[in-house]
Amino acid sequence: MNPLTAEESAAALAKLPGWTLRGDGKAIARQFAFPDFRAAFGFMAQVALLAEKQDHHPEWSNVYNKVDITLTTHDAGGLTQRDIRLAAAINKIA
Ligand SMILES: C[C@H](O)[C@H](O)[C@H]1CNC2=NC(N)=NC(=O)C2=N1
Repeated sequence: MNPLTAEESAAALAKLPGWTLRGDGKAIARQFAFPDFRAAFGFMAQVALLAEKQDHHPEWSNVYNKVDITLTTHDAGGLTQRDIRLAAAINKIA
């Protein structure tokens, strides 16, 4: 899958509340905050299932109630429609 152009990335981002484009334009990121660790980890479990379903996997980290997610397509070396699709699905369950 080809990386998105800068214009395509901007258009996609406009429909993805909370996500920002990384400086190099090759990834998008968002931080999610929850009441506690249990809620954060429950969210991560749901995202893990989504990732397996879409065969597209996040770069992420967790500190107590916060989950930081970065999406990029390693195979393409940049941002693709696969990242946009996963981000939209993540927003739905957050
Ligand atoms: C073989 C497998 O389908 C690929 O390696 C998939 C798996 N998950 C992936 N996830 C992400 N974020 N980028 C990829 O390029 C990618 N490739």
